[in-house]
Amino acid sequence: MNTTPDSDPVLVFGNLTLGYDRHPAVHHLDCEIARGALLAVVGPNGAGKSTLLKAIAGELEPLEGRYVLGVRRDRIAYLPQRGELELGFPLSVFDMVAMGLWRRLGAFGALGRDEATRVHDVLAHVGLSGLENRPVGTLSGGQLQRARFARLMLQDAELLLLDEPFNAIDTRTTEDLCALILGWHGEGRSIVAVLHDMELVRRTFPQCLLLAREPLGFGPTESVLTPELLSRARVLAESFDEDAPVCHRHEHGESA
Ligand SMILES: Nc1ncnc2c1ncn2[C@@H]1O[C@H](COP(=O)(O)OP(=O)(O)OP(=O)(O)O)[C@@H](O)[C@H]1O
Repeated sequence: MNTTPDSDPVLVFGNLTLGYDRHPAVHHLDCEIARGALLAVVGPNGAGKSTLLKAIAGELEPLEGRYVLGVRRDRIAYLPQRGELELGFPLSVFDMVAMGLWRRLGAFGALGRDEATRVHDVLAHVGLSGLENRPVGTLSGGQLQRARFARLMLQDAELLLLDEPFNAIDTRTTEDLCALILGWHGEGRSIVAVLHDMELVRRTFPQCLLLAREPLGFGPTESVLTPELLSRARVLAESFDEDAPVCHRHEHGESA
């Protein structure tokens, strides 16, 4: 595995084990993600990909090991898998997207004319002009994801964590949102995205982490998405043990 140390990493994982009720979902993750990386996290269902993003976002404490952030926590933006949360709230598209300014304005900060203009600008950028007053719950899946990306634009984060951002999204929207991600990457932001579409990963993401509870490959995408490693991930996925205890092998100096 390529673990060449980076002088200024955005994230460092040190023998990181994550899980629920002491049962690991990710274990023995040891690598460094360079600042400005455009990294895809791939692996079979149940491999621990969402769990990893959740932990980096601060929603899950490690069971063992650690991770170190190279950015302030409030400079991280986390886009969980498309949830029902937004759909359940009686929010307009404008208000939902304006929540991206929360860090700047504070919880009760008033939205001035400049901020309102910025909200309109990002809505135009994602192709949602004219839908400002629509209740979020009436948007199509693709429109909702565009709105969530518009909100991300306002968050102005240094590290973006995107969990299956193109899940159940049409090709046109996927292409548009992919272009936004590439733009963020071009601005020097670091991107970590969970993805299932291997062709899209090959085309767009220069770096990849292949997870199957344990890391199977990390580095340039072409060296990670090999038939051998993907097949190994599938085999491991067939024997995922939901009741496995935390394994202390690295701490005791044993080899993996
Ligand atoms: N809140 C939770 N409580 C208990 N177990 C959980 C919880 N969330 C996830 N898990 C378990 O952790 C393991 C890893 O799940 P995770 O969602 O991280 O996998 P994933 O790689 O993102 O899968 P998928 O591709 O299917 O979304 C699974 O066995 C899952 O059932």
